[in-house]
Amino acid sequence: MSKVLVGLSGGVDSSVAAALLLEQGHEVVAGYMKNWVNAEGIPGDCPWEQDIEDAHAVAKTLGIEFRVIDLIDSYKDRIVDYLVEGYRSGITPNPDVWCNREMKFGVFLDYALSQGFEFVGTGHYARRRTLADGSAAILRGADPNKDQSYFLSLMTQWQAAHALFPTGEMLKPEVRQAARRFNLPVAEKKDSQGICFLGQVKMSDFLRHYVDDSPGPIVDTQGRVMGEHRGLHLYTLGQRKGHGVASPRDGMAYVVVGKNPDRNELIVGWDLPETEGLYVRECAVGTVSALNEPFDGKRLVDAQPRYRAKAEPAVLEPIDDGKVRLSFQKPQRAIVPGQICAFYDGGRMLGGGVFESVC
Ligand SMILES: Nc1ncnc2c1ncn2[C@@H]1O[C@H](COP(=O)(O)OP(=O)(O)OP(=O)(O)O)[C@@H](O)[C@H]1O
Repeated sequence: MSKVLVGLSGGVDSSVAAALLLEQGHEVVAGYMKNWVNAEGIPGDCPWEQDIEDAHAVAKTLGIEFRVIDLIDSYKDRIVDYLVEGYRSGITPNPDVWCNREMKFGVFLDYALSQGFEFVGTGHYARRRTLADGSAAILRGADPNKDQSYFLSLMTQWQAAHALFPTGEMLKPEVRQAARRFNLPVAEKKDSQGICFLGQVKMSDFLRHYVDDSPGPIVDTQGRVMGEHRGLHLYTLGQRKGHGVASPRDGMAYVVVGKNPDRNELIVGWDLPETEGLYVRECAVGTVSALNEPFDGKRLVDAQPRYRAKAEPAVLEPIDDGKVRLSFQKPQRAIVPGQICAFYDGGRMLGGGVFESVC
């Protein structure tokens, strides 16, 4: 039996996580992280007040203490600034992965430990195991459709050792059933979407609030002007919709294949393997994080370049400055600097890093 602070978001997954931990005999307190207030006039329906109410109601049903922990300043420093700076500098940051490392298992875990808790529990769909040497391993969640281990790929060993993911052992329909069994008031609540902690605020609205529009031409790979964009930061490599360049016929779509910051040009081309810049086999990954054994030699890994992408075999090789080179067996579409690549050995997560450049 341990003292666990559960990150209770007001959603069904973390509510069931709290109920399961309680059922397992742990001493459980619920903590809602207040990370974002829609006080800055960004359009969108930010449901945090409703979420706090729901989280409170769940804690009441379970008969556990409920705390609202104000982390707005840290959120601004660690996530909002990272996002805005990233987009300004031309990369595509991943706030969800960063949130886990910096917020949920960063400041929130620090808070928990300072208050005498031993673990932070969340409703992530991932499984934690203790290896023979006593270290913590993270496995993909039992539900292949919901697996969220990708979002945990920059976590350190120390963070993982203090994490519990009880719902990761279950399929989503089983989590819903459990919510009904525990009579949780959020049993039928719809799953949340949107940027981590930003509620229903769309990334494009968020960005427009912080980064000025900077219109320029959209050109094709031959330099012909095809339209106008609103600012290079609003588009990402491989993007098929939302650039406004119509596809001439079925099966032939224009996608973003590059950016030329010097001329403020957005480049579109055909969504085909031979289109230059769209598919790559080799890339450099920085900010590398190893959960268990360090990446100190050449090895084969399963590398997952996006949340919804399949992990693909790749040779990982350390290069200078703690970075690694990844050589995929098959060329990969739209590898974007700033995005996260998670490394696995089958179902076990080895760690991850941030795409820096294609080679
Ligand atoms: N504002 C918050 N306060 C406390 N914990 C949070 C908060 N937002 C998310 N979490 C924790 O992080 C986990 C994963 O977050 P994510 O946004 O992916 O939620 P989710 O999968 O929709 O889960 P849920 O149904 O619990 O909202 C949640 O299950 C919860 O434990």
